[in-house]
Amino acid sequence: MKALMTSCTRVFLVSWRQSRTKALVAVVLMLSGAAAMPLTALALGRFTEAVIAGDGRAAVLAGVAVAVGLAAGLNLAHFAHIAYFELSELSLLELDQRLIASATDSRGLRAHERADHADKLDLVLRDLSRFNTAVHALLGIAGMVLAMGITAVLLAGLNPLLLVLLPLAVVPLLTSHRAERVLDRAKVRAAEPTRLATSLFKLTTDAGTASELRVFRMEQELLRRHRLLWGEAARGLAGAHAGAGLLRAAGQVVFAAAYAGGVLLVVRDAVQGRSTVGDVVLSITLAAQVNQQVASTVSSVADLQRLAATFGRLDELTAVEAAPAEPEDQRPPERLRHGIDLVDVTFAYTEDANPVLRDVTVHLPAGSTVAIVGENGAGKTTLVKLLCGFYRPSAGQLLVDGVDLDRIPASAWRARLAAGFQDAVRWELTAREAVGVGDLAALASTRADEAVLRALDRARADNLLARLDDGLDTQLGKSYGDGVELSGGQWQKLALGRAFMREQPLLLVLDEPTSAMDAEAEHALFERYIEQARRSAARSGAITLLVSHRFSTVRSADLILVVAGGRLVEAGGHDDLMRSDGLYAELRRLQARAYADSADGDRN
Ligand SMILES: Nc1ncnc2c1ncn2[C@@H]1O[C@H](COP(=O)(O)OP(=O)(O)OP(=O)(O)O)[C@@H](O)[C@H]1O
Repeated sequence: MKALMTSCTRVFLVSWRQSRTKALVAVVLMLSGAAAMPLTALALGRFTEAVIAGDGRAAVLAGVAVAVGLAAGLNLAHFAHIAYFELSELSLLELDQRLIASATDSRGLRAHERADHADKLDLVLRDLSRFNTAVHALLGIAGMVLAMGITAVLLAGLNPLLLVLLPLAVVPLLTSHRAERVLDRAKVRAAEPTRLATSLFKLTTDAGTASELRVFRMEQELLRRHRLLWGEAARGLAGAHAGAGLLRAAGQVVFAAAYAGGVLLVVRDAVQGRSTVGDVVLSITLAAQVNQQVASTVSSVADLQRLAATFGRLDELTAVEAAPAEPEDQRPPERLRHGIDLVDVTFAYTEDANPVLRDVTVHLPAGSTVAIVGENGAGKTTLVKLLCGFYRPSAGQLLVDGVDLDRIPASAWRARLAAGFQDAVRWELTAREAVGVGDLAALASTRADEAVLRALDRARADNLLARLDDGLDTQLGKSYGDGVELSGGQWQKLALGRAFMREQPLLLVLDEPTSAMDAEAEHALFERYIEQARRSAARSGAITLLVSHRFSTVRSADLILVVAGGRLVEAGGHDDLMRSDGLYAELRRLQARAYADSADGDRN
């Protein structure tokens, strides 16, 4: 009951916020339509009596009342629909936006990677789409309560015993509530197989997977898995629907029996001369209406109860993250003077998982270019994510000019970052926007083109434009009829341009943004970035962080961090590391041989 009340209040408040006038109009129309039905029954009873008594005037008046009542009862709900349709759509937009805001505002990425979070999101997205039925359900319930009130007064006038019908109407409501809980539990159990089946469906129909799917002949296997998962989800849901249907039917049967008893009671009164034929007509019409009112209230209550569970999940998804242990009372510095320190940093993706980074302690000096190298899975990207503030260390500290990163609001820190990631997004926008979103203020300015061209130049990606017929105006992406599809390397060049849009970041992260290029091209590009970073570092103290699993491409960096198995095993300049002849020197030699390119022919 509490859940139902909460759901009703929230649906009403969300709608009220969208438009008070429309909400009022919808309420008044719905209530008038609902009240018209029992009043029509009353008029019908009077009409019958007037006809039997031969009172023409009274019969005409009652007949008109019946006609008006029927017209109101049947049509006002349709007019109400016009008012609340827009309210429903606007309310849905508000809820969608709340979800989007919480997804994009969250301090880190941790929630995005949890399976239970994904399941909840899947359920909320499916159920929220039914929000428009909820507004209808709420107005319907309000109308039914009013109609039942009027019905109760009329029934009590006929025979007080008939009032028993009203509490008995609660039985189907209770069984419906129970049925909804059975269904909700089944939906939670089915959420994971449903999500996995949906993701398999996407895999089999997505253009990005089409080539591998065919080469590896995975179609049948994926179809088999999709069938199994969908079957598992469907079996659980079918059982729950059957159980819920039986529960609802049981409630309705109890009420139907009471309804039949009520009608017999009034017929007996009429036979014994204690009531009129008009009363019999009234009671039969009212009882039929109560039956119909109960049936539609049951389905409205079910809709709102379902929504109560959805609201609960929505709240969990959008819950404000736990307040950080430290107050977020610091701003990022205007320019870095000292640099960034990692002090005994240990990190695990989940509480029960093994740490993927252990006891990392290192000083990244202001104005330096730092390279992180290590083999696949060593922990390089994880280190970058910590530096971007996407995760908090499980232990240890990250200090920006001596200030704990936890004390700097995430949004303020991110505003001073620039980044190009390995799995860069293929923004299907115009070329200008795909680069310009790296600095929205610059993109919105009158000098957007200049800023975009400068960024592409700094990223050494300006040659890309020569291949685009409409230059910066070229629409990118195959989702558009006239969109130009780019190669993997070309998308990466755009992403590099995006990373260079912000002119004064404190930290520029380039996490394998050149993986689609060969080692030689990556080396040339990194050399230029390092040279460029050195020139501008004096101004902002910015740190440029280059990540690569190719040891041959980073030799000019001021500081090279060698990560292996989640530990920082070596740190220093190229010459020092080669001299100490440790892991860096060994892997560099191995890779140089494997790539057979040796960027500088240096095999030591
Ligand atoms: N979101 C995640 N949840 C759980 N474990 C993760 C997650 N991301 C990475 N890992 C694990 O953390 C370890 C380090 O991964 P990371 O991506 O940092 O390596 P990397 O050095 O950047 O590798 P690569 O060169 O292949 O990009 C790996 O064992 C990986 O399986």
